[in-house]
Amino acid sequence: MEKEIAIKARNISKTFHISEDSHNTVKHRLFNLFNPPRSREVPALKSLSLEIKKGECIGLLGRNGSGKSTLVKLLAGVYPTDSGYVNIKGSTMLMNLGVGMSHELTARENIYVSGSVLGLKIKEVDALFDKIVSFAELEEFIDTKIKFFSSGMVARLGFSIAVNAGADVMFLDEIFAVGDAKFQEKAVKVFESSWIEGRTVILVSHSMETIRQYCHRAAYMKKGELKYFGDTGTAIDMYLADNQ
Ligand SMILES: Nc1ncnc2c1ncn2[C@@H]1O[C@H](COP(=O)(O)OP(=O)(O)OP(=O)(O)O)[C@@H](O)[C@H]1O
Repeated sequence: MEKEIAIKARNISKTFHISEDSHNTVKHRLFNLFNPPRSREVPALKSLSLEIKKGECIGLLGRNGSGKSTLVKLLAGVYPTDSGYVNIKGSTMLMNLGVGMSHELTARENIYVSGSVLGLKIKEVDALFDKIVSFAELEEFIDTKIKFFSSGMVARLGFSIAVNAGADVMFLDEIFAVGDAKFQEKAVKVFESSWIEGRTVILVSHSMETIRQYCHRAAYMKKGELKYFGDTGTAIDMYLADNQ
């Protein structure tokens, strides 16, 4: 039987408009009254279509600035698309360096907020709470605002919420790039556990080893375009050739 489609994107694109001058002082503004700030367009994602099946683990490869994070944010609904549409079956969660977490809230509060965003009831979060805290190894900091956390601690908290309260479709953006060796080992082990079964995972990583080991298929991006989507080894070879 054909597997159910978890993510379907058709002709999605995204262009950012960035202002090049910073007329942010009164003097600057006065001197440049008739000279509006110049803006530049960055076509971060050019018309892209893809389909991902339920239960697939997909690697997303490409050099810095090739559009990987933009694609993930469009698929996860963080940004609206300029064109096209995205269809997702099930609940989603984007996990990267603290996105979706409020830095003014404590770790405890963030666990409850993230849990409710994932559709969990307070009682369900109560039941998972200790597991989330101990997996993240943040027992001592649970009532500390996360603005005082290191980037590795924020990543540990986010990953622990993702693993323990996780959604059907998980976007994991560079989660292995932070955290110490012990955390990275723990994070990788999750991919070998039953956690992964039935979940759809999109993994953005510069670690070819991780992509090769855990991804069923991989997408290779270059300058905002999806150049290849298919066999993991082929996508890795294309990425490595691009880095020559
Ligand atoms: N919020 C934003 N505002 C303006 N430009 C942006 C924004 N986000 C991304 N860009 C631009 O879009 C392009 C693609 O960026 P993106 O972060 O998607 O690349 P990436 O492949 O994830 O890179 P990396 O490997 O460095 O994380 C880049 O040129 C970047 O400067």
